[in-house]
Amino acid sequence: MSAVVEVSHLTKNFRSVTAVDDVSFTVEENMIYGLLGRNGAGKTTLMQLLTGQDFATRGDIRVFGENPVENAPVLQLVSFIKESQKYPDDFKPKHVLKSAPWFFPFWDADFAERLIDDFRLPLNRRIKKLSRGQLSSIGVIVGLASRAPLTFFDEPYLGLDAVARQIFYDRLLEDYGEHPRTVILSTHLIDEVSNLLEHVLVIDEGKIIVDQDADTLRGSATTVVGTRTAVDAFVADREVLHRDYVGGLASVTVGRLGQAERLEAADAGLELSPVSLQQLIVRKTNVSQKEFEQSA
Ligand SMILES: Nc1ncnc2c1ncn2[C@@H]1O[C@H](COP(=O)(O)OP(=O)(O)OP(=O)(O)O)[C@@H](O)[C@H]1O
Repeated sequence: MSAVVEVSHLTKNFRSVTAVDDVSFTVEENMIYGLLGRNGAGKTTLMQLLTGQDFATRGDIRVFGENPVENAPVLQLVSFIKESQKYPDDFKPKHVLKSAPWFFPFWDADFAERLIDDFRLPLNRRIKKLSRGQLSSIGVIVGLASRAPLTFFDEPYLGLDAVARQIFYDRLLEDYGEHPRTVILSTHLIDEVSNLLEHVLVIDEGKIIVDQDADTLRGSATTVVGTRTAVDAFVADREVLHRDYVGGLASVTVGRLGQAERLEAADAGLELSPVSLQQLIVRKTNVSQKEFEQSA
């Protein structure tokens, strides 16, 4: 595997705010990455830096081995789809789709046509008259049909309904199977994309706090449920990610359990349940589920 993105000690300050704080990581080619984190964690800033749309305060970025800033040969290999994309006032979707091949050398017009049907995008309506979901679908179509070797989706589907989001996930997976490329997806709908992700980066207050293969991460925590006394005894010497107590019952999330520990839990009358990627990330970024869902 070779690295598509290499980031070393990257920092971005906006006056007194440190949006990205001494971050180092690599992104391997032909994998789907999730870039996850709470509001204001630094996801968009990081993507802007990686796509050469902003300057770093400190540190080094290599995209396909080169600095991306004002680097046309590198940037034509990159597609950055963001929720807040602006278009000229009189633009219609057909104008966006017509101009896309100028920017993306791997553009597939037939695939774009199929996606337009899938998303029922009206091509001849002014963009400023489109619904929020229709507006998002333009970005999703461009992001998919551009087939850029490195594609960033930053919360691409604000306003897209559940059917349209599922179409996005399905088409992304199908097309990725036939045309492997590197995708970095930022979203708050973690459970929805959980099966799509092969690697997870979690950013919190500008720092990368998780950089892990998604399967390893999924198996890295377990919730132990039972009577308070039995659960407390079982978790006594373990690192606890979260505790919930209701009356005499307890539900406690701990790290990975081996086979012997699972048997020990069963003998103690405890139930074990897997922790979803979303719950795990909530635990790691240390907020309540409710707060997280409200921020999504
Ligand atoms: N141009 C700017 N000037 C000042 N502060 C900024 C600027 N852009 C971002 N920030 C701050 O940097 C931090 C990171 O913002 P960023 O948009 O990268 O977060 P995010 O993870 O994408 O959040 P969200 O999930 O809400 O979109 C925030 O505290 C934000 O207020």
